[in-house]
Amino acid sequence: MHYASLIEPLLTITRETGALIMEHYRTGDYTEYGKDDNTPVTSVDLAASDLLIHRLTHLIPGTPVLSEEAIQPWRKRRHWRRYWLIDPLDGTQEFISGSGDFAVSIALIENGIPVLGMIGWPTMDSVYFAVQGEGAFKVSADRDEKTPIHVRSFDDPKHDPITVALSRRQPESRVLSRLGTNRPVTLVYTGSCALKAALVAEGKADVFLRIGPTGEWDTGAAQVLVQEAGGVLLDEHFEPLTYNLTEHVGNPNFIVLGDPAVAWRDIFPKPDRSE
Ligand SMILES: Nc1ncnc2c1ncn2[C@@H]1O[C@H](COP(=O)(O)O)[C@@H](OP(=O)(O)O)[C@H]1O
Ligand SMILES: [Mg+2]
Repeated sequence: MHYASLIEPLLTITRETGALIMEHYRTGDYTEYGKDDNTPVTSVDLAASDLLIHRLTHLIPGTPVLSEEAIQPWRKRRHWRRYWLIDPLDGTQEFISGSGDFAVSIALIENGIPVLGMIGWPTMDSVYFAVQGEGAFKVSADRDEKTPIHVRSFDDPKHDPITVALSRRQPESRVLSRLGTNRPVTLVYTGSCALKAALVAEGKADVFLRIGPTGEWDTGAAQVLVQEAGGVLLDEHFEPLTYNLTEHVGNPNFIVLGDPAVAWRDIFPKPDRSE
């Protein structure tokens, strides 16, 4: 399949979903519910999910969609070779709180590997995307220009300060206590896992360590984007994440790394397996 030909229609779909989300964000016209995992979901997550499933199903007929808000049973999913993996609204708590840090995240997975990723940031009117082997790009509000993005290259990989992206919703000590260096760090707080990964991809942050529960939809698009921008997204033991390999759709703790010249394994030493 020629993935690059999907980019233009996907940009339209991502913006359309972003516009739907923004309409409710501005008016506050939505309903909030609690999920089994004690995180919130809103009527907007569900509407965005329905819209994306409809559009993506038409984009590649016969290719199923796995949405955070519509998880299909394992007996069906286990046979999937190619599928869309989506988080219609990544950062629901940020949407509710009004911070503006929420994203539309769309990945195409082929044989367990994310091969295309698109992340829309509706409040910024910008979209990030990447196709495996074809680089990572950002389209800003002016819409026409696709600007290549790259992780930040350190002037001095051994000593330069490190910019760490952190969730607004987690105690910073959870990540900072893992630091195995006395180097100066700058902290950037952003909601949504996809957006924190995008910040690493465009060089506004150097690393993002996520400790705590997330789902495969939080990393699918981010993984291709970061990889194509020169970085990596791995589990906290520096091993690849898997997609649709088991019934469980949760991720292990993971880390997004920028400049490969930096000794990240010393800076964030692997935790004991028993931890
Ligand atoms: N208790 C929990 N269980 C599962 N996923 C959780 C979770 N708490 C946070 N997450 C994941 O972390 C994302 C938010 O990231 P951040 O904290 O960096 O803003 C959530 O995205 P959603 O808003 O799409 O559910 C969700 O996927
Ligand atoms: Mg979501």
